Amino acid sequence: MGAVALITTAVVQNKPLPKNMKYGIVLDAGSSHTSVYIYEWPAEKENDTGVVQQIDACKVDGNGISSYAHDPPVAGLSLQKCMDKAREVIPEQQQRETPVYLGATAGMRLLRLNNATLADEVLSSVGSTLRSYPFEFQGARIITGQEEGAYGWITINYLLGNFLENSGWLGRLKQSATFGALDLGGASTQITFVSKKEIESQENSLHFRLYGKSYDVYTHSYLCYGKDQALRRQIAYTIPDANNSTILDPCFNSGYRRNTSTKDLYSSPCIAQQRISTAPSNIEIKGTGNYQLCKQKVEMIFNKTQCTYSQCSFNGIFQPNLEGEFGAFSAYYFVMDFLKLTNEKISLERVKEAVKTHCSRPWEEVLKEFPKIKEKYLSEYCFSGTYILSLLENGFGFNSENWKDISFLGKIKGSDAGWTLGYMLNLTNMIPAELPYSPPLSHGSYIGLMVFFSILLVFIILTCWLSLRKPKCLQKGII
Ligand SMILES: O=c1[nH]cnc2c1ncn2[C@@H]1O[C@H](COP(=O)(O)OP(=O)(O)O)[C@@H](O)[C@H]1O
Repeated sequence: MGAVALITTAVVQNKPLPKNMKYGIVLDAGSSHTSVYIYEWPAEKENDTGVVQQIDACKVDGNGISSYAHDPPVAGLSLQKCMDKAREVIPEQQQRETPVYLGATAGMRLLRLNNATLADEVLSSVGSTLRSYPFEFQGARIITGQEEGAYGWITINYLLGNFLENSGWLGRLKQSATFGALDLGGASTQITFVSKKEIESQENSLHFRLYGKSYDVYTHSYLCYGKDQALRRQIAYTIPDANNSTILDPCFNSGYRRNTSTKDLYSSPCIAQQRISTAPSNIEIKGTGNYQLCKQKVEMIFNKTQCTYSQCSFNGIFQPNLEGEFGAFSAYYFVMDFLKLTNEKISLERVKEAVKTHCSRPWEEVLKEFPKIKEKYLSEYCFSGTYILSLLENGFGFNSENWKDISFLGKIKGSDAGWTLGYMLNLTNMIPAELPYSPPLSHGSYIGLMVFFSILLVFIILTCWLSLRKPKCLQKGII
């Protein structure tokens, strides 16, 4: 039985798993791109004491899975490049035994909200491409925000070795030491951590039993709070102030210009409440590069006024006190890595200073220094850095004290931090609920101990026998 008790979406198509699996492939269909991850099983599968490792990864060119909706042949071709690579990496005799899973995240959750039929068509179109490969295709589906949070938490703690460490007799006595997971995508963001405090809202509560230890986990996925959707919302707030279709935006470096179609901007369900009918069809964004003003605008998307629980993060969502250490990955890592802020010793105040300095740099200077970085990413680092700070501080409640508890993680032991590994471990039943039985001593030590105790016993018997005979000898001597 799968160990992830509350995640009920085991094998997508109820297909039995291949018997001699040695490899597994997971496709992460995110909002901005799709990635293909190839994993290899440890040699000792039954014991499950080895770690499943990522042996390769490939980013599909293009604009995410929803591009299948506009141009299936072109989208199919770019996916094929990564799947062809998987065929090269996995030995031919293992390919039929290799399960392939596709999980689509928040970008597809949004598309489904807009047009459920189109979302289904996209999944079946991707499914047809994947079925044309010799692997064992297990299905394509949109995973829930709760799953995305939970699988991300499982991935990082599995790779960090925390579950096994907690499963020994000493680990079971201690408070469980796990890392909380902070995942920032393009369309949604997830926060997941073990909480000692009661989780007041059922939908945020998960219970896991992994390697013989129970975990009560808090999780929440905020749809529309991924960094691309947050940027859209931030821009949409300024549209009513547009002057001749031009808006001044403090979240872009000064000198930066971008043209945006309002039809495209408003097409997202995340902007539903900010649409205005009088908006010009095209707007020109002009950066002014001001961290403080950018922060003020970004904070507008966090509603801190309503809370029906004892405490909330924002938008009336329950969140218990932050506990323990956290691993922040995906876009958290991409952005903080670019800004050179991943070192744990850098204080929150210094991080703010660094983001402020970056925002104040003229665009021309930034462009000259980083000519090889994609312009879309480069132009958005001021916004992204500011957003990350607001989300962590204003949204989730991190502060100068517990900032040191956040580690920005790209890869852990060679595998990317993200939800995909946890998803595959669950669907292939690779994490047992109970610790596999392992005898306390090896066979050799057992035999050795038996021999030792037998010799000891013979020695004790001999000593007793000799000491009982002694008085008689002495008596003889006296006579
Ligand atoms: O190298 C990079 N630098 C900056 N941002 C990046 C880089 N690579 C990906 N991103 C961004 O990270 C975010 C995560 O993308 P993803 O497609 O996984 O989102 P999703 O899982 O929410 O759908 C997106 O905003 C994407 O644009």
